[in-house]
Amino acid sequence: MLTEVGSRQFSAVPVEQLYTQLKCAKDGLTTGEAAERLKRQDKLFRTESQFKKELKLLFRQFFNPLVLLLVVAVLLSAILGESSDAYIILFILLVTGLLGFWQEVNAGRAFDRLKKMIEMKHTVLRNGSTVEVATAGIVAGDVLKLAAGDIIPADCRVVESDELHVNESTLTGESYPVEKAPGEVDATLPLARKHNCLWQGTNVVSGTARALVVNTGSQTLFGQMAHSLTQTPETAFEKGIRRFGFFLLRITIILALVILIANLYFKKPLFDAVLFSLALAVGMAPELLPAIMTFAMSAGARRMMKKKVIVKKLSSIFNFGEMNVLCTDKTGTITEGNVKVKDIVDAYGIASNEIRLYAWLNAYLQNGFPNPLDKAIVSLNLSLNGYEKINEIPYDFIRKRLSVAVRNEQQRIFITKGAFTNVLEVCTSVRSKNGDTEPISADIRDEIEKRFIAYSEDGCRVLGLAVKQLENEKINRRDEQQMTFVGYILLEDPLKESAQASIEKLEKMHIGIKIITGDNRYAALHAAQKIGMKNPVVLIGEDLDKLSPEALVIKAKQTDVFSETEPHQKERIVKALQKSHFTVAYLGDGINDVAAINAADIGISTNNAVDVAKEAADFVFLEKDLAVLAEGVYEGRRSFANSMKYIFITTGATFGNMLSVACASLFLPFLPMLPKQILLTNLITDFPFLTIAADRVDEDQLTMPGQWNLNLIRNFMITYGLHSSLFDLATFYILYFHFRLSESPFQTGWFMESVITEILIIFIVRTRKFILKSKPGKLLVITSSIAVLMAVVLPLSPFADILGLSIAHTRQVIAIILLLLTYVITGEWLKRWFFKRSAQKG
Ligand SMILES: Nc1ncnc2c1ncn2[C@@H]1O[C@H](COP(=O)(O)OP(=O)(O)OP(=O)(O)O)[C@@H](O)[C@H]1O
Ligand SMILES: [Mg+2]
Repeated sequence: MLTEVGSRQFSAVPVEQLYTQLKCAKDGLTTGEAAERLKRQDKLFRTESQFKKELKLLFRQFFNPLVLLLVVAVLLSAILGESSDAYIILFILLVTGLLGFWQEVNAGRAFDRLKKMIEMKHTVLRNGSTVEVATAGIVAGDVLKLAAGDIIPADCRVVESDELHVNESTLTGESYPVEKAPGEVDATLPLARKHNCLWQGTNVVSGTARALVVNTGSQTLFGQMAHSLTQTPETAFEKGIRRFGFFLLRITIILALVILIANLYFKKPLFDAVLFSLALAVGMAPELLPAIMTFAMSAGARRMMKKKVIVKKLSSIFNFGEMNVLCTDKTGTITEGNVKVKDIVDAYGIASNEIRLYAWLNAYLQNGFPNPLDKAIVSLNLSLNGYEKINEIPYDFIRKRLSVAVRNEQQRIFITKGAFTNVLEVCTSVRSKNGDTEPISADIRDEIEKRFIAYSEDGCRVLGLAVKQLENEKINRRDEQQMTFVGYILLEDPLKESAQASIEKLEKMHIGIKIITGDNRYAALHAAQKIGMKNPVVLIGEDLDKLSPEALVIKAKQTDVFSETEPHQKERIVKALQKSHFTVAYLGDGINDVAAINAADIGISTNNAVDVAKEAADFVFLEKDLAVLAEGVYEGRRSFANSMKYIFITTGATFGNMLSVACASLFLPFLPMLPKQILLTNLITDFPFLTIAADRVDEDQLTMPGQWNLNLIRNFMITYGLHSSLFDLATFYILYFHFRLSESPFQTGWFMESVITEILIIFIVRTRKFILKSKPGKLLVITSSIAVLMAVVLPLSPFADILGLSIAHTRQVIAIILLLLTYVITGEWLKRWFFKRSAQKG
């Protein structure tokens, strides 16, 4: 079915023949047929089922080279004799792997549910009526109804169109919209000239159409290219984590090898030595890192969801926490976005029914993308009065005008409305008080402009309105000249009451605000002042274009309000701010915001935005509200802070512990810990480690943007590694030289010390305050208590024997408790010293 038509040749096939080939009809497929095709399509494209995806995830847990090596070694040792140990080791590895798997699956499922909420929907004919279908549900033979702002979900043929203009820049790089219409086009022509085809991934700029779906999924032009394009760039945090993981892994492998060679040199039994160094390597490797990151991010995503923010790409949560400048549009964010017509007046400010009708005809008959301004005018509910539409010139963000040509029995009129300045600039005359047309003199122009400024400063959104008589019915952009200025459309869009409070909140979180709008300077300035910006600096689009890129970097930093901007200028502003090392968020919902959303570090859109904006964004707000944004930033910072805790802990305590065990093995006549005990330590501490992702975070860590700082981590690792090793040495000394313990009690002592210090360090490092002054998360307290309890109880339990654990006397336990107490006190002191010093260094 899908291949019959041929991937790109369908432009020359007559539409009727396409219908036959695709076995479908003008009014679409039936629901049953569509379901049938979807099944076949999924098979053909090998769409991965949920089960398969999760199975893969399960395998990945065990496909860690270190774990595999260990399994091989264990199996070998079992064959050669020591089978009971082998079972225990395999069991511990299995549980550890399942734990990671369970975490990742849960996180993944929750994330998928969230993504479903903001899934893109397309209007499709099924059983002859229109239904909304998600992109993945579109099949060949479907008939689509398209409107401005829609993303085209498949490769299609246009079967009906009305002024359809499509942006194909994703495919051709050409950003000027191309007109599309039904017909047949030679198959050998280049892509850009196939005016009867629509390609997946491009989007409708204006007009409407019906289109027949020919190719879907990986068979589309875009699908074939996409294989090489799907790699999204890593965020700074992801990159940091990945490098850090490799760094730890390298150290681990080198250490394990050194230990192995040294142990062999000291003539320890071969298998013991191999198992010991492999268990150490497994213990040291930050194997939970991916699980913790995913968990921290998805926990963040779930909490954000409660605050009406949907995360489209999990890893961008950390970016969210790092944001320090927010660029936002005006409509719907600063204002209610609920535009209403306040009045429609002539050039002298007097209400007029004739001009009211012109404004309404223009808004009612236009066919471009839905927008709040036209919606407001349409709701005046006037009647056509015998007028009918001839044609239109759709709105675009450069002209900032929209023209519609109409006719009735007596006349043909060309009606233009748009941003005031852009309308006045195409007018040479004005409708005078007695209804005549007179040329615009300098005085009159002055008066018209003054009135416009007065309306704007009063908080109105002002559009200009102009008309002219048409000689014939052929119209184009060049007709927008020598027009007659007839009046103003006054719209009101009240400021949001919550805007000021939200902006103050964001400022407290050290996030700067910049308003970027296409509206005029007076209205923008008015809004900025109303929401509490003091002496805002305003830059208009025209002046911005005169600045060199270097000058803009400086100017953008100082400017609070950018007005009268065009889409590419919005993008330039974002890029200029990034050059000053800001992490920039951009919030917008229009086609004209897409370039800026893409350029920003954090692209934000809203659920009722046009498809293209939603698609470009990393975050989608269910409600367009700055208060929501502040909450989202908190969650981002929280996820970041919790991930950092885990990194501090694995690098500090875990690593230090394993390192000293390794060193001790060189000086002891027996192993300081058995391989199974090392893995057990690892497993017991994994439970509390995993709950760190959901831990509470101190308020003072949330007021500043988080930043990935490898230096800080490295210094921390050295400081706490040394601290930890010092206590290990003390343990070593007391257990071996003071108490002269034999193998099993010695190992037990060290096992207890290792588990409990790793738990204690969590509580020290999780806050920068005094340990008892910050309340930890409930789950963390519970899992940590269980871990400590296990460390104490296991040596006394029936499992003690198979785990090789035993306690020699109570003095041994008391000594360890004293040791742990000093560990906490010095650890606290060290923390204070460390963060104070790193703060001083900046
Ligand atoms: N449908 C329309 N008809 C006529 N004029 C329009 C229309 N839409 C917008 N304009 C004019 O163009 C100006 C810029 O609008 P645009 O939509 O480009 O702004 P924006 O950057 O999206 O601003 P915002 O901050 O309000 O989202 C508007 O202030 C208005 O004067
Ligand atoms: Mg907008």
